[in-house]
Amino acid sequence: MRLILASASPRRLALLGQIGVVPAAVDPADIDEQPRKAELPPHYAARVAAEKGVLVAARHADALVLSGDTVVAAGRRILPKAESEEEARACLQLLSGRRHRVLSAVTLIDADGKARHRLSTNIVIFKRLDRVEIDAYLASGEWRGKAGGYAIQGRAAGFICDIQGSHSAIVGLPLYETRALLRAAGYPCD
Ligand SMILES: Cc1cn([C@H]2C[C@H](O)[C@@H](COP(=O)(O)OP(=O)(O)OP(=O)(O)O)O2)c(=O)[nH]c1=O
Repeated sequence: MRLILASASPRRLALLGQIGVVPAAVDPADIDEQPRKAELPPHYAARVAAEKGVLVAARHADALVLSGDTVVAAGRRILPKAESEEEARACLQLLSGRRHRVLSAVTLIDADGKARHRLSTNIVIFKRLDRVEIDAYLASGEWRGKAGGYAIQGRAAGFICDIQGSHSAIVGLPLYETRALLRAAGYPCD
């Protein structure tokens, strides 16, 4: 059974490899990731993961297509994927000294077009960050393209006092849920 990873994220490919799953091909979905008006974070993450999957599944008959979306949420607010230092600074100031949620959605579409979905909800708690810490983190560049302006797999781990949930989900692909979906679709994981 051919597995297609519908993602441009090298982290998702590496995470899949961590559980011994190597897709036959990687085919990213380029979709509009703009949240809808008043859309709640869990709905947004699930919708975007599903839309990526549907778009890519249309290009691959007879394959399994796996897609995901990771969203950082402060209350009802969806934080952007930081593309500028100002955006990343605003995210870090908002997350400083607080707990927030990381929602990681995964969709698997099988060869018959049947879609299966899972959503992993995680809590991350940041220490209070001072200006020196934020400036140093911004200088590292690790925030670029990351939801919420940080990456737990890098230096930001030194700011995170606690997580409740799944580390792989926070990095970008909930591996427990992903493996369960693959098995449910008959993909060999062992
Ligand atoms: C919170 C957090 C996010 N991220 C990343 C994972 C995702 O790449 C990114 C969220 O953006 P996504 O839209 O989920 O993924 P992507 O644009 O990188 O790839 P694609 O849409 O093609 O699948 O933030 C980390 O790497 N570490 C973290 O701790």
